[in-house]
Amino acid sequence: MATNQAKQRITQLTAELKQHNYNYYVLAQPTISDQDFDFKLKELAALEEQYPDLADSESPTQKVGGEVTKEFKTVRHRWPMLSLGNTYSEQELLDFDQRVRKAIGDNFEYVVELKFDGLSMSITYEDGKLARAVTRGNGVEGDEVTTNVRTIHTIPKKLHADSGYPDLFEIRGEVFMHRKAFERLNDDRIEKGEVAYANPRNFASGTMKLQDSAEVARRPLDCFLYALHMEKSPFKTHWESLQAIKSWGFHVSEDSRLCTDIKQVLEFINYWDTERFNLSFDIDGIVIKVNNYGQQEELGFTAKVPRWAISYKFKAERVETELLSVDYNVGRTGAVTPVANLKPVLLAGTTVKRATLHNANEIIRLDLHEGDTVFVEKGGEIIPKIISVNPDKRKPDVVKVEYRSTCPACGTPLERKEGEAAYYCPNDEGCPPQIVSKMQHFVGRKAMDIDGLGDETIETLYQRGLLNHISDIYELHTHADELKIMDRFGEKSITNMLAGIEKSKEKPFEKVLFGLGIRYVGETVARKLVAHFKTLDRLQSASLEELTAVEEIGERIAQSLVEYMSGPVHLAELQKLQIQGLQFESAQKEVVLQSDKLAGKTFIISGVFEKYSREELKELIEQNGGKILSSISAKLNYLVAGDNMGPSKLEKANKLNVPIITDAELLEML
Ligand SMILES: NC(=O)c1ccc[n+]([C@@H]2O[C@H](COP(=O)([O-])OP(=O)(O)OC[C@H]3O[C@@H](n4cnc5c(N)ncnc54)[C@H](O)[C@@H]3O)[C@@H](O)[C@H]2O)c1
Ligand SMILES: [Zn+2]
Repeated sequence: MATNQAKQRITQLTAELKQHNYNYYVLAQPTISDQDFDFKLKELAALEEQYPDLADSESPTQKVGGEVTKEFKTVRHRWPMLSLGNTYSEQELLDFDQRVRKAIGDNFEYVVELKFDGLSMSITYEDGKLARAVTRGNGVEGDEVTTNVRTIHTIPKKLHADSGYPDLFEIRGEVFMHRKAFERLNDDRIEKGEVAYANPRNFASGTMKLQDSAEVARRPLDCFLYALHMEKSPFKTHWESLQAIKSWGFHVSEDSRLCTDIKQVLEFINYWDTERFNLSFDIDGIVIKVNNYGQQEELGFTAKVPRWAISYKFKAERVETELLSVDYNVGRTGAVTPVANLKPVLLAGTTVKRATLHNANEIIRLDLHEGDTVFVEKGGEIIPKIISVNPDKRKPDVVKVEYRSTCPACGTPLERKEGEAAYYCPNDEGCPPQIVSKMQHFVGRKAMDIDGLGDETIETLYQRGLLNHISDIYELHTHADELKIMDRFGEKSITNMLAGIEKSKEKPFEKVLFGLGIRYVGETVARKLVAHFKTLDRLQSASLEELTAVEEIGERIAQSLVEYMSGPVHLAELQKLQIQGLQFESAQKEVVLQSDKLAGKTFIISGVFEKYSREELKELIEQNGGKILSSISAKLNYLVAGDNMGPSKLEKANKLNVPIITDAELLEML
């Protein structure tokens, strides 16, 4: 490669990698796979080695990739938080072993550990109490996220007095989210129309950056601890430290091992290469560390990584196969999702026949043509994904895949809202898959949870013409005779189903509201709306402004509600459901004005309180004539602050000189 060509490539790779670091560390929304990132970084490192004059000290090869943010307090690390060198090949691991042997001789051990795929955290304990938690940031300085870390149950706030911990130490580990929790919470996000995270790591990382610790607490995170730092450590080896921190009450993985040579290390790697799929969380590799602290010191560090450790990363499995066709699924909200049908191919232990294409933009990004040969990957994501097209295998004169313009189920022309990637079928009252999945959603576990009425039964009853609307479910008892002569129903299952339907009439208003399947109204939003408006009547007559004044209700949700509530079909349906006896009023009591002691005063409640829920405090304020605002402004009279309040809120309140009071002080005002 000519020098000017090399220079161009170095500049290009540097810019690209910097952007990817930003997407990954700051936004928690990477756009390329880790493997692609690592290969680009290796290419850059090789070029810099070949052309040392062109190497820049600010290059991504020389620095830890993260950044500190403006939202949190910046804290300098007492010991730098470095990255790890990585490799995808056994040969490079053997090379690493040789380098170590050259430096410290043959007498040493390795500790091998799982490489947890989350974000690293440094936590300081003073006198047995959690004093401070800081992210890795740029390696030298990080963000202080103590209040967020305090919400993680497996991280002790206070250590057992007799466990023998030192007065001052720093402990490091990886914060992550279990796969199950990820799937559940991510589904909620998709339902609410929020941006979904691609994998648990991104979700955990995005969560740690939130200002609202109460929201962090709602997202279950976990943490494995894997390193101890202190002045004058009483321990001689990393292994001893691991046993000690375990005995102090920290969550330490049981899967670490002590190895006497690289052969044992390779055995450990081979074992986890397949066994990792049976863990409840994601790992992206194995970390290999020289055990003895004295030997670690001898080996030392580069600016970016320790020389006494390396990570072996598992390859994301990638295969090539043929695109057979593109199908379109119509979801409950009418969103039309393209799905690729593939020539069946074996990938990460399962046969893959389909891959998600997300939306129309993705088809354009891939420049997909009929009969293309595509690369499919199953990385951290659960559903396989088409990474790219193999351009060398494109057949001549093939036709571009065009996103369809009409609904595959009912033929209605599709619509796209401004600023949204998805196309929708607007025919929500007449489009079969929308009708069926709306009813399936309504009877589902998280909504009305109706016993004896499952997805398949709904589908069958829809086809028989017995169910078209949610309200038809409550008329099924008038069709008992017809049901009896259908071959798939026994007497007993009909009785069960009808009893389950009857019983569901007791379900609270928020479940009914969520069950209606109004776009962007997920479980939490439904709960918030019911707590605020109490009755359907009030919710129906609420204006856009009144809706957006409610905590967590944005423009988009409000707009969707107003639209829903103005549809004549929806109104008729709601009326029917009311007559049928479903709950459309909050079980909690109405705001009855008890005094006007807080008349004309405005409040915001933030954080968590020991004795009251935020809802209770809110009610109390409203009962005494006060008003709740949605955001801090100069107009605000009081900020009622509990524990774990977001630091940015606090800062804003201080800046605007808003008085900050406790719940006790609020009660005194009454
Ligand atoms: N896809 C993208 O756009 C993109 C962008 C930037 C970085 N990345 C990925 O991130 C990697 C770089 O991130 P990095 O600097 O955090 O390095 P890394 O994740 O490869 O390795 C270092 C980190 O491993 C973690 N770790 C997990 N288990 C550990 C254990 N048992 N012992 C010690 N550490 C453990 C620690 O957080 C440590 O900071 C890249 O190699 C790439 O794969 C991807
Ligand atoms: Zn349709």
